[in-house]
Amino acid sequence: MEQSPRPAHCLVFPYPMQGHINPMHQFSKTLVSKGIKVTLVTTKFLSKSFQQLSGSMPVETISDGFEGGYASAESLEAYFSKFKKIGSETLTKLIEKLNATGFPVDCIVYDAMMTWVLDVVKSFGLVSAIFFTQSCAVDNIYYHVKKGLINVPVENRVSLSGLSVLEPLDMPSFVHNPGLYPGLLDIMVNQFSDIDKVDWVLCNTFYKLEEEVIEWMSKQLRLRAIGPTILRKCLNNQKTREDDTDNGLQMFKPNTDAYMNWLNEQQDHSVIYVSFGSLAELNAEQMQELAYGIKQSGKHFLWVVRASEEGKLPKGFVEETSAKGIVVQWCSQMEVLAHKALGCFVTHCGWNSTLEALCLGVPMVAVPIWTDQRTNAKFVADVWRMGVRVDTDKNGVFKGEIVGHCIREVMDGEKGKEVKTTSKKWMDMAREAVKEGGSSDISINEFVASLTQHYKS
Ligand SMILES: O=c1ccn([C@@H]2O[C@H](COP(=O)(O)OP(=O)(O)O[C@H]3O[C@H](CO)[C@@H](O)[C@H](O)[C@H]3O)[C@@H](O)[C@H]2O)c(=O)[nH]1
Repeated sequence: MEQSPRPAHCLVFPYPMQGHINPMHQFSKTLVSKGIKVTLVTTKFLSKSFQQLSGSMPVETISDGFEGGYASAESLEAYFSKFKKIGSETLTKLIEKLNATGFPVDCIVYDAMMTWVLDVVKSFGLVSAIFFTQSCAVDNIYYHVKKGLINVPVENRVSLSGLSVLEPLDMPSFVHNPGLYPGLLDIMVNQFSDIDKVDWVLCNTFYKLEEEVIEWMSKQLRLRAIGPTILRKCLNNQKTREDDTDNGLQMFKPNTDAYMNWLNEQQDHSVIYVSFGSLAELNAEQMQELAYGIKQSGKHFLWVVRASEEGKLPKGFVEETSAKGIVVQWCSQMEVLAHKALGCFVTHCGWNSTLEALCLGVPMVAVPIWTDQRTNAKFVADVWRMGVRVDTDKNGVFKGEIVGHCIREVMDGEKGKEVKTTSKKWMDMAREAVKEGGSSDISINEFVASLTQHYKS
């Protein structure tokens, strides 16, 4: 058969949220480096909040049916239901447009939270690849719920295939304490609807990190561990500043000069970096506890408090602590984690933050708030031994004093020594997985080869 001169064309469609866009954007860059044409898809509303749209690949928009995005929907259920309807229609139109303009689409890599995309993929006869932005362990737990193998709410210790024993507080919050967010539990569990009809199941993890659970899940599904999908340049110890344009789909603007100048003045491994990702909202009391813990640790700190959260900072905190640290609204996290001044990362354990710290060998103080963060924190502290975990209750409430204690433990204590050694070990293994010939690289190559075969046939 004669070979067509065009490369295979993949649409990559993350759920419109920073923590989902980042890993799928980085994965897209890897696909491009392997000869695939990628078009990123996002919602019209979200595209307006990106700091820049031009980057290494084209971005197209579809509609979720809401002028004001998620915030203008009356409920989560209403958002998802309209997104499904309008999203299906506008995604269909986008594919028709691309097909007519000489860039026919061959495959859609779509976020597992939007299972409805599969119907659109099937209607065009394209290759489908579902992308999980959370750990394989967490996916495994939702899979068990979907198959009726565990009942929600989980109130006792459980032992699941492919996983070690987990306490209820180690489970994703929706599984242990679904009360507040029953809609979210449905969404997470429904990631596995029609999973048997999907061509590829891609998971942002790597083989050695989650060996047993990946083995087990691979027996149920055509699952491939293709991660960690993070800014590659950082893995090669190269500076990331020039890569900022490539990391361009950022919803918030970092004031890079201010904190980089400050970091440059600090001693090696002396600074704690505190960030709870793009979504977590602490109440004023918890913000106060966290501020207390940071202050009480006595360490120099760089703390990210998003603009929407700033009002909850204790009065006078920034001024009182200005000799010790700085508070910024957003930063280029990979660049910060890669800085030699970094000593540890006080994190909510969002999966991207966890993987980013892991890839840069930065020990963690895990303060999980909700969703998958508890399971991640359990693994960070007890399985991978890359950090210590701050106790949080059923509702994610923690004590500042414990945060301070855990920071000192990682920065100064005996435990810190062990954690630093194991963090370095995991860093090396993550880099092995993504380099040429590594386990994730092989999986990605397999996926890429299947696309090329598809469009040729
Ligand atoms: O100042 C900052 C703070 C964060 N980030 C980036 O923002 C992303 C945050 O992602 P993550 O750590 O996963 O946290 P969330 O934004 O909270 O992500 C949501 O989505 C993740 C993937 O599904 C889940 O694991 C989390 O629990 C969920 O809250 C990371 O890539 C960070 O590098 C920055 O670039 N600058």
